[in-house]
Amino acid sequence: MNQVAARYESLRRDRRKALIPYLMGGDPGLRETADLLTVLSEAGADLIEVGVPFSDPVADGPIIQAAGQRALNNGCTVAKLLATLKEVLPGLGTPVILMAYYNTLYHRGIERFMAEARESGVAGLIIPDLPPEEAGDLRHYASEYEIGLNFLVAPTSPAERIRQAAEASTGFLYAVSLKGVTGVRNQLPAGIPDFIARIKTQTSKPVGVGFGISTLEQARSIGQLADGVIVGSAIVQAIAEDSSFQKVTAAVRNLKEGLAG
Ligand SMILES: O=P(O)(O)OC[C@@H](O)[C@@H](O)c1c[nH]c2ccccc12
Repeated sequence: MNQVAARYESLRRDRRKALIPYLMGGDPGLRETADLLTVLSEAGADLIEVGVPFSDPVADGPIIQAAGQRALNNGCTVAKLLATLKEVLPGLGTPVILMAYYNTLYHRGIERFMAEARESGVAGLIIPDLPPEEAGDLRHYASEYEIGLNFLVAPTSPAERIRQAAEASTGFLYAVSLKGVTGVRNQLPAGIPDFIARIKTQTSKPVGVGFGISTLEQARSIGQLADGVIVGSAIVQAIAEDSSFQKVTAAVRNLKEGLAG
């Protein structure tokens, strides 16, 4: 069983839900990324999602786009990010999932990317622009190098697509809460309970929900329905606003409280 599935399994036994903060790799710099992984882990993250900065991030809203731009401007590359992860992940104790657009993998070579990700201690991947039916090669190498894959489903996904994505996911299924880009939103979409119930009829694998979650109350409502909560923009914003990382620590603790028993 891969590290992501194992973490969900141990949370399930304790009747707890996964808190999964997202940070942009290399934002504002790689030194900070290394420190932040420890900060997030110690603040209570159950899993951490790390974004690979990319020039054309189609699913990212303004906050995460700006973070990616800062990372690229400060010289972050795939190779440098993987090297930083390789230094930190072995001692971290919190599994890390990389979020990369397909182009990043394609450009580097799928097999090479998988081999390097494994070398760096990465537990799983999220490739938001790769549908499961086009992921044959990727699934082959992910299995060879023991990297977990987590596919996305959206409220518009038909049952058959949900089933396919769940079947291909070896960690958890990422339920995108809404149609649109990442970003903080005041209210959760009204259709979420139905959407998650629909997913649960298709799979027994863990389901994590992301997009538009930033408050304790929002995390609590999602925690009552699904197995994990992914928080991106609110975390990236807290990092950008306070270089001593106290804001981001407080944000993680607060969300964690929303998920407490
Ligand atoms: O920022 P939000 O709305 O809290 O959503 C999580 C999200 O940021 C993170 O999972 C993510 C960042 N970039 C993505 C691209 C596609 C899918 C997911 C992501």
